[in-house]
Amino acid sequence: MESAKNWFRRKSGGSAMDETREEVVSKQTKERVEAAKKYIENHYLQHARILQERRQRRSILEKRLGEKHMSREEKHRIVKQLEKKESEYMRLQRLKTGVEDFEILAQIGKGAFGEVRLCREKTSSQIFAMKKLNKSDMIRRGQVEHVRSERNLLAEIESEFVVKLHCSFQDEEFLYLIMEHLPGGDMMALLSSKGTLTAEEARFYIAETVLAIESIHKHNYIHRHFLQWAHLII
Ligand SMILES: Nc1ncnc2c1ncn2[C@@H]1O[C@H](COP(=O)(O)OP(=O)(O)OP(=O)(O)O)[C@@H](O)[C@H]1O
Repeated sequence: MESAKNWFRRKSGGSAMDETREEVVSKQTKERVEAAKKYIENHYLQHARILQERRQRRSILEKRLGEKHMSREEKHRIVKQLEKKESEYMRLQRLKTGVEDFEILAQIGKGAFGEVRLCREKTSSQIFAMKKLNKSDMIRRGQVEHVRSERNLLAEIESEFVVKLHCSFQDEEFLYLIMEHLPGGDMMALLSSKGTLTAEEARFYIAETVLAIESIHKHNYIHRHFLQWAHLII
């Protein structure tokens, strides 16, 4: 039986050009194989990292619960609650949501790594804020870990003082965080519209900020801007 290589050579007139073509084909194939290998490796590394982070979160929670005076049932209930949230998070990851599942309505803000947009989820018609972060920018500025922590924290935390994360996904260029939309604007907008806050208003916003920071500390995270303020105060 004629080999595929001979058949190809016969059909294409068989010449020195074939060798070059074969070389090109095999170079392309090698590159594809490399890319596929990298993809699979990354996939498993990421999976292992997610599992490790999940185990860490559980052991931190168990350690913290061990220090608390609570009934065994109450501790069990809290651990189960974490497990439920973790599974829900994995489920959202598996659903493979993409940017095409959202209709962009307007730009509402700009942060250090990208824009925040108002959007509507096409299936549910729910309104969210979409934070779109440029991945190569993050890598260049060494902020990958910061952004990963932000994403993990938002997914983990349940506090009325911290914005809720609906889901997150990425494409070749960007990382997307789909968050609950907070229509009240930020402190900057408040200060520029009001000029000066009354003592009572200032007390209110500072108290909310302290509660938000307290809730992230409970999850063993520290806010980098808070770290800067602390440096300024000290
Ligand atoms: N969930 C949200 N709902 C409504 N507006 C939001 C929401 N998240 C962000 N914004 C708006 O977008 C702006 C930019 O937000 P973003 O989180 O990107 O930047 P940041 O708060 O300056 O932090 P960073 O230093 O991480 O860039 C905010 O100041 C706010 O006005």
